[in-house]
Amino acid sequence: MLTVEGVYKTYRKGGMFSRERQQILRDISFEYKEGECLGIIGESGSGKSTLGRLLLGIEKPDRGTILLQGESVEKRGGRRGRISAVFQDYTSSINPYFTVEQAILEPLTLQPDGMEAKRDKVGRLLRQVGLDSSFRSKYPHELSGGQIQRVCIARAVATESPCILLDEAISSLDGSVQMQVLELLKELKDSFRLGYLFITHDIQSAAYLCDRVLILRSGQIEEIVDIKELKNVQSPYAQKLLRMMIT
Ligand SMILES: Nc1ncnc2c1ncn2[C@@H]1O[C@H](COP(=O)(O)OP(=O)(O)OP(=O)(O)O)[C@@H](O)[C@H]1O
Repeated sequence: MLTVEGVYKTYRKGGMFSRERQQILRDISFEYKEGECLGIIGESGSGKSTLGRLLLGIEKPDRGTILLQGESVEKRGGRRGRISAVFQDYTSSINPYFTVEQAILEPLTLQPDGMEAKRDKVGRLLRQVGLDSSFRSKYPHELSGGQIQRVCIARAVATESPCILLDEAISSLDGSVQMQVLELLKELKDSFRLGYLFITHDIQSAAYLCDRVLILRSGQIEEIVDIKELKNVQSPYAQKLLRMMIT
């Protein structure tokens, strides 16, 4: 479904007028299959979020290609069929002046269904993320972090994208709420046959949700490993990183 080939990315170092560039990603190539959950892990600054933005088509690589169902991620028009996303900073992810219903309706604007069908869909999505219909008219400031993140997940599911990119999407939540949202993601994955690109610092949640993990080291792929083989990672760096993440 997603083919990443020879991707490089640099950023300007030290402000807009500087000529010096910092290499962030180097020669990134991997395949992502529909319905799969691929974890992207690595130390802080290893380039996980940068890779995420490139996969979403928000930014362009300097070199290399990223194809989603055979088409460049940058070219795909409209929201349908694209990778949708849930980010860590849920407080700025939804418009504070929108009710929960308006927030979930927003990505449905381009869909041809009538308003009644769309409102029914909002009701179904809310139930699926564990929120009852009383939440429809609430504003973000009336919700807890876990509830806002559920609304963000409902929005991402609403687009009917086959894949959702989650960039540290549960990291800001408290321990027990993290677990509830992880369980929700697992349920949605099964009922909608969704795939996830799951960017995280937390190896335990990656192990819970993912089929494979891609380990980034200073902008390069160190190893891609099946979750069942996680204990048998080959490179000394990956072994050390996993030990660090577990303790
Ligand atoms: N827009 C930008 N302009 C310049 N440098 C950037 C930009 N975005 C990220 N960087 C740099 O790219 C490197 C990788 O950042 P990135 O956020 O992708 O890493 P990460 O692995 O997601 O880190 P973390 O886990 O801390 O979020 C960092 O050195 C960062 O300072």
